[in-house]
Amino acid sequence: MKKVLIATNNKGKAKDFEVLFEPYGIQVMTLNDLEQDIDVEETGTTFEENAVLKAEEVAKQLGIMVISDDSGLEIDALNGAPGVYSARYAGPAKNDDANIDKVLEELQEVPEDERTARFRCVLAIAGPNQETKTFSGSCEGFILNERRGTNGFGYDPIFYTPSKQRAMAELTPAEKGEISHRGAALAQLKEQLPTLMASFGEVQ
Ligand SMILES: O=c1[nH]c(=O)c2ncn([C@@H]3O[C@H](COP(=O)(O)OP(=O)(O)OP(=O)(O)O)[C@@H](O)[C@H]3O)c2[nH]1
Ligand SMILES: [Mg+2]
Repeated sequence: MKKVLIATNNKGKAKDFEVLFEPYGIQVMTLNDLEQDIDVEETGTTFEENAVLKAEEVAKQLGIMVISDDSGLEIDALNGAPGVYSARYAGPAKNDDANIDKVLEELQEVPEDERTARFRCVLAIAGPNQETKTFSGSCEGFILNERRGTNGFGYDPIFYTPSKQRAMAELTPAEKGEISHRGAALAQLKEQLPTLMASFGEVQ
């Protein structure tokens, strides 16, 4: 089976990618499957910068082609926060539950029609002797007053998707893939998959 290495330590993202790559017969590996610990510092101020940083550093360390994902939630009433700091919004521990509590508290007084938000995702592909490419996708919705559903990860329980009329965490993984920022970014990249796959090689 063909394999692709996603340069992420986030198990929730890994699961999203497994579902998204399955129709192509591609098995997803992540940094969690490797023996060495790799954690790239995200010093960029945009999703694109961080995605490129992660992909290029991991590709360099392993000498293979990889895909990275930098993503996050932009809430209009918070002027785009948490944005690139979504994973660390409530502190460096990257606790999804604490991040949700912080957002709910900050939006306590904000009425329903002002709770608009979107997820953004930038995927970067980098490899040896190869120009790095990026692909982006977004998903519009709004922030609920309380958690709904147990699927997904991150802010999924408080992100309502008008197109499915449910919270993201109430969707099956396949339904999430149909409308998600990650699915949209991957759809851009998809056209190039056959050529890209030829150069991915085998991940050990
Ligand atoms: O409810 C959500 N559904 C999603 O589909 C989603 N995608 C991103 N996010 C949030 O944005 C952070 C990414 O930050 P991020 O790109 O730096 O990733 P990360 O630090 O978690 O892992 P890594 O890939 O860098 O190793 C994540 O932790 C989440 O808080 C999501 N929340
Ligand atoms: Mg990160």
